[in-house]
Amino acid sequence: MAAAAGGATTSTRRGPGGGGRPMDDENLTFETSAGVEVVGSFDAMGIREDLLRGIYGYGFEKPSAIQQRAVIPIITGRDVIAQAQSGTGKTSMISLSVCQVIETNVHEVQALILSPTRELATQTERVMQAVGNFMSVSVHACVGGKSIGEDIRKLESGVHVVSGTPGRVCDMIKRRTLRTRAIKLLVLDEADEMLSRGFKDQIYDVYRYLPPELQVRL
Ligand SMILES: Nc1ncnc2c1ncn2[C@@H]1O[C@H](COP(=O)(O)OP(=O)(O)OP(=O)(O)O)[C@@H](O)[C@H]1O
Repeated sequence: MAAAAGGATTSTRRGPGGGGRPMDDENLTFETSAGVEVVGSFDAMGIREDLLRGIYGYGFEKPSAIQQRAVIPIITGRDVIAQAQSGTGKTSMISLSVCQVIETNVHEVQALILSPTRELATQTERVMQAVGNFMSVSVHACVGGKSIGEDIRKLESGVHVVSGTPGRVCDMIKRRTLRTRAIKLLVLDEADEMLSRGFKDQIYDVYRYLPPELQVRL
């Protein structure tokens, strides 16, 4: 794994809890690595047009503080650690950054997001489908407790992004149903929570199957 290059650290309070209202996080304290730019609008981030339409259509007008700092490093291919409290826009940040790096004409899994819970993995799938609505991004939540047959069918039909829990994702990779050769971005959402839930070995197992030139986002 390459060294983390861009980090954003903050202590925050919760956001408004709904898309459409600007997030009230202007007064937060941030620590960022040298060279991390703060970009105050989605327009200035170099985001593709069809994704921008999706972001504005979802009701976001302005990036939240963590989004202002972490989106550019992620979409420009740096390894990133971004840390902020719940409700500050991390899930949305992951969703829109992942959409930006996907080439929709390539019908292979290009980004893998691992989350500690089924709910979080499914929530990320939903946000990504919403912001990626105009760019035809195909996302699949690959989580325990759901039909394996349905996972196989969906993955074989060709998806761009998998948002899943480590156990089921690992299972799908070992069955060779989830093909990893085109994956360029790995996101470990709530990485600390995944480690404390004992997913370390499964995450490492997944990681071993990924291409060596992979970008990592925690
Ligand atoms: N730029 C934005 N403008 C307006 N609302 C936003 C923006 N980014 C996120 N939100 C909204 O703020 C709420 C919290 O965002 P999100 O779920 O991405 O944060 P989070 O840090 O992952 O929180 P949690 O840990 O609770 O899931 C959501 O309702 C989301 O739609």
